[in-house]
Amino acid sequence: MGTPVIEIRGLHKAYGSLEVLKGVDLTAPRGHVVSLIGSSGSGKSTLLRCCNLLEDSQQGEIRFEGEAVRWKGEGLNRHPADRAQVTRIRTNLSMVFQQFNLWSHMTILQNVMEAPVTVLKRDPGEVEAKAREYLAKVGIADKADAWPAMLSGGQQQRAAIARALCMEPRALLFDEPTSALDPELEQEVIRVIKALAEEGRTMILVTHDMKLAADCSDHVIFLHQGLIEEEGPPERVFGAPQTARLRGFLSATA
Ligand SMILES: Nc1ncnc2c1ncn2[C@@H]1O[C@H](COP(=O)(O)OP(=O)(O)OP(=O)(O)O)[C@@H](O)[C@H]1O
Repeated sequence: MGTPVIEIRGLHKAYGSLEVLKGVDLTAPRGHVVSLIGSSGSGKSTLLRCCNLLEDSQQGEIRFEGEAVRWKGEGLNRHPADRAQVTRIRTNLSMVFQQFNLWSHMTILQNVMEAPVTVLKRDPGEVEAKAREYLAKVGIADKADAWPAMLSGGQQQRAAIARALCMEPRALLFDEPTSALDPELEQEVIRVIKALAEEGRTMILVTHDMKLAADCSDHVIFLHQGLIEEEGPPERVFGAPQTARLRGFLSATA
């Protein structure tokens, strides 16, 4: 299986006195899709944001491709010690947000090219060729010169996925990528995510869509109040849930 892209052990995270993660493990092996499910407030988005160090955590270890994040300080004062390491990790774990977060003053092509050119300092000509490839892959090659406001929500989210892909990251992190979309637009984004899963991309997916989690995950983690209540392959988590809490959650979301 090789070294996992992301490995987390015993992660604790609090916002002030509110403990949101209470000792969580997560392993994302290369080429696998890990989905995080659970009720609102269970800590799914927080765990995802801890993976790429968008959030600090107070205890526990995070490894990116085997390399442990180095920390300074303790408890609520614990922060990553090495900015260069944070940048390296963050640029290798591209995030797709619920609200797309496209730059409204840039065309779709400029949005997709921005970070590879300015952050990674890649050659603009090469980046443009890649950006057009990724826009074609998500089915919106014809929108390269459009402004974000001219696109539907589903098209904007596909542009955001093209932007994440153009960083050529080691893994993609999705934070409820379909939650802001109408049901018919949701499907076009789901198709893209499934195609990426079939290509063998490493992904971590926070989702309320149990069908999406069931269809494209290798591993599903059910979080409850900051702890892993149950985890396993999707066939077992969805087909034969072991705990009453997971059974209750699944019947409430069905
Ligand atoms: N920046 C913040 N400051 C304070 N509390 C926060 C912050 N972000 C999240 N929380 C709290 O942490 C808890 C977990 O939030 P989180 O967004 O991780 O849950 P979630 O499982 O992703 O929920 P949802 O499905 O509603 O997005 C919640 O109680 C939330 O109110």
